[in-house]
Amino acid sequence: MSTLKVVSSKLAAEIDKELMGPQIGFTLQQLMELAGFSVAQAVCRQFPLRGKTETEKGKHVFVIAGPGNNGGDGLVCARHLKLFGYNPIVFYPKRSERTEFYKQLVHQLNFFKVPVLSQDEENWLEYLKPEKTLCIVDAIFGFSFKPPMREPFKGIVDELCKLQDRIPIVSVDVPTGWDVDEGPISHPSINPAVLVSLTVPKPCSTYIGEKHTTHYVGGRFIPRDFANKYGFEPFGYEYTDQILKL
Ligand SMILES: NC(=O)C1=CN([C@@H]2O[C@H](COP(=O)(O)OP(=O)(O)OC[C@H]3O[C@@H](n4cnc5c(N)ncnc54)[C@H](OP(=O)(O)O)[C@@H]3O)[C@@H](O)[C@H]2O)[C@@H](O)CC1
Ligand SMILES: [K+]
Repeated sequence: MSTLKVVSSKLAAEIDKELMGPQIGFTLQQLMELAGFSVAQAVCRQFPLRGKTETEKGKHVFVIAGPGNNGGDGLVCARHLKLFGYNPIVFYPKRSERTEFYKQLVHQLNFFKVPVLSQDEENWLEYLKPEKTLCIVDAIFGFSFKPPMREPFKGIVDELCKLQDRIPIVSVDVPTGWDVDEGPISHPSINPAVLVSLTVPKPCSTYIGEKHTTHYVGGRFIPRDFANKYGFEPFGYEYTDQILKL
């Protein structure tokens, strides 16, 4: 059995469908919670607070949430980061009206006193001063991005491209603007310092620069036989870890 390192977006969609189908019965909320939690753990692993100065500890983690489930991962991630002692701020320019669930995720962020900026707060760039920002979490688009990018996200990604040499970007599942299979085909596109692939890496992850981008897999919710059925070995997560560095 060849151990696939990546699965195509088509196969990823089939995996999702079966995971959330009647036999297995995961809900999207459950998968999103585990996914967002694993991204928060990757931020902690990459940008640990332990032993850091108060100034370092006071820096923001700036989470940009898109309108879909990739954005949902970002909202969940921000909540866990707050509990881990980080200082998250969420920029959620286009709120998904799809389901009540997204509104509940925002209520939870309010409950944890995590600021949630919306689009009309033009000063979102104010929060992106390199000396005040630990990293940016790119939860804008995941595997359903279809170019060309529409506003307000085109403008946002243009700004991120200008900033990314001074503030590290942690991309959730797929670097925003990349094609899930072909990688960075539309320009400009971001070049993240960290990529957290969810469930299993997608083909676009083969286009990251190994020296520049630290690659984790997260979203720990499949057993060995299910992984083998889709042609890949389950990832050797350590003990209770929710991420594995690849
Ligand atoms: N399934 C799983 O196992 C798990 C999946 N999870 C996560 O789900 C992610 C996939 O979520 P997803 O399918 O909601 O798509 P996503 O990438 O968030 O974007 C869709 C939104 O973007 C918009 N949009 C698209 N193109 C655009 C453009 N050019 N310009 C502007 N807007 C554009 C599009 O708008 P529309 O085109 O529909 O109007 C829609 O609103 C996946 O990557 C992973 O992170 C985890 O939660 C848990 C485990
Ligand atoms: K993303």
